Amino acid sequence: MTDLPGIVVTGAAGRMGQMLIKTVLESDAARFVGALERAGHPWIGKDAGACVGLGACGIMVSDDALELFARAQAVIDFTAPDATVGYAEMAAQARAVHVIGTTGLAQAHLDKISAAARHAVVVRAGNMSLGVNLLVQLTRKVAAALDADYDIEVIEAHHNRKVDAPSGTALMLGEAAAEGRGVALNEVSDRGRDGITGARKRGDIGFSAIRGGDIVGEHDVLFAGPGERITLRHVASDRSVFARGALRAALWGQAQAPGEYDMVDVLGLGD
Ligand SMILES: NC(=O)C1=CN([C@@H]2O[C@H](COP(=O)(O)OP(=O)(O)OC[C@H]3O[C@@H](n4cnc5c(N)ncnc54)[C@H](OP(=O)(O)O)[C@@H]3O)[C@@H](O)[C@H]2O)C=CC1
Ligand SMILES: O=C(O)C1=N[C@H](C(=O)O)C[C@H](O)C1
Repeated sequence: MTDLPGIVVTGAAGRMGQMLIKTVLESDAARFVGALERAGHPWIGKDAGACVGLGACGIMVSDDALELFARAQAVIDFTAPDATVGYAEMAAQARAVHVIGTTGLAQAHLDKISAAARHAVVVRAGNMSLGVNLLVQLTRKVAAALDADYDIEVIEAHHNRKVDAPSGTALMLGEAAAEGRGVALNEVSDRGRDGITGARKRGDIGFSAIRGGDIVGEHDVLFAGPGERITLRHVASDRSVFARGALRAALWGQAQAPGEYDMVDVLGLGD
């Protein structure tokens, strides 16, 4: 079965890295060929399967990204913005599909990822689950059907280790709502209310972030209108939904031309 696509997982010891290693090891559609961690990490040189609580798999955790990427058909990367930009360049050099789940990317990071995508396939989404990508489509439709009498608020909740806000998913949902309304999100986005804020501005799209405990990821899009409220909600109760989506993207990407794609492309959810 050596012709199955070989997958490297970055950020191997992270919450998502561990889930991804398990998902790839348990898949019969892909081969697990490498696990990457930072130089000096205690897992370097140890068996990746054993590290994530499965049996030994014969693949040792490595800190040599170039060597691993050269042997991969896809790199699945849920790490941090600066790391992801570096991996994008290396994955493009190796012509490996780069699946990016990392959130908190600034425009400068996105520009570098777009440059890499001229040479290789990049699939990037702030949320790789089927449910959230369906919710994005629904949000666009509901926002298009309602006028600005309906105030739009995106509310997200995550575990206490999350470092970025609003979440990547909240931004996807906000973008979809703005698209549905035919406005630019950066012109109507209202984040971080505190103090005497004044009344809510008609047409704004508000964001609120809750951080606590071990919440995997919860997102509500609230449409609050005169005399009624509509809430679209997604609750992730297990990180495997993100890992399964990412693996699906890595396999789908094998047949695509170089360029930037998202999970709507992978899942065929576009209109
Ligand atoms: N798109 C999606 O569906 C999802 C996206 N995410 C996103 O994935 C990312 C990771 O989340 P999570 O697994 O919870 O985070 P963790 O903090 O648990 O893991 C992050 C991993 O990345 C590594 N890392 C961080 N910075 C660097 C760097 N500069 N160079 C090399 N390695 C680095 C960390 O290594 P070290 O410990 O040594 O710092 C760690 O192994 C976040 O951006 C999160 O928002 C999460 C879930 C779903
Ligand atoms: O950091 C997380 O955990 C998650 N991050 C993604 C995001 O920023 O939306 C996806 C998911 O909600 C979990």
